[in-house]
Amino acid sequence: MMGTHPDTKSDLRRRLRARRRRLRGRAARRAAALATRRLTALDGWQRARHIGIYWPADGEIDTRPLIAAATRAGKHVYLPVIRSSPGDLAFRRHRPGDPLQRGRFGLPIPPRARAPQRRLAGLDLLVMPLVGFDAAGHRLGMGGGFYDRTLAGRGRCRRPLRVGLAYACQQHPAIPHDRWDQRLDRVVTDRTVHVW
Ligand SMILES: Nc1nc2c(c(=O)[nH]1)N(C=O)[C@@H](CNc1ccc(C(=O)N[C@@H](CCC(=O)O)C(=O)O)cc1)CN2
Ligand SMILES: Nc1ncnc2c1ncn2[C@@H]1O[C@H](COP(=O)(O)OP(=O)(O)OP(=O)(O)O)[C@@H](O)[C@H]1O
Repeated sequence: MMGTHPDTKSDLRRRLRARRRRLRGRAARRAAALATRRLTALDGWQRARHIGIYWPADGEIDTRPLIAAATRAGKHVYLPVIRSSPGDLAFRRHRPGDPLQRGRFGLPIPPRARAPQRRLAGLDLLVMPLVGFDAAGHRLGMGGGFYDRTLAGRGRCRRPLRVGLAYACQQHPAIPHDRWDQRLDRVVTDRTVHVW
């Protein structure tokens, strides 16, 4: 609940989003290139054929080089699309150069008519944006609960591998977490790869 903890989620979200946005230009490109190299070196990346990746917004690490690399390697890339009911995400195929349209929150999404769609279980790897993360693998997102709802109820199902992509400066000592928060398998940053 708001105000009952020194670091409420909404307070942290504001601070960490501001920190993320502050990294720009050459520093952002350099960090993104380092993180991209680490991510594409993962076994889970190299084995994956169907990959969910976000389209960058609000200072998130630029994923366009990742999308290009996946496509060159013959992998299929899907972008998240919000399903207002039940409030989770579906994933629509995207290739570099394909047109995008504005979806909820003004985020670019592939138009429904031309893009094959997959559910979470049809992906081998899910690359998620983070507002923040901690050393225990807790993830702080934008606050819509969309990734949490999408990942909920899968129990011990290993598919897809859940990878957060973030700048190292998004790490926080302890991200407050709730019952419904879904843990990550990996966080890849410009500095390192965290494994759980
Ligand atoms: N690039 C990217 N795509 C993504 C996500 C994300 O975090 N990053 N999502 C991860 O969940 C989903 C969208 N989630 C979102 C959740 C909340 C807000 C939000 O509160 N936005 C505004 C205020 C609301 C508005 O504009 O109406 C804000 O920036 O404060 C935006 C997106 C799906 N696609
Ligand atoms: N499995 C679920 N079923 C129903 N509601 C859920 C579920 N998971 C999360 N929610 C709801 O989503 C809301 C936002 O959760 P939270 O603040 O943890 O978002 P977040 O993890 O930062 O966002 P996101 O997952 O979109 O990146 C909460 O109000 C929570 O009740």
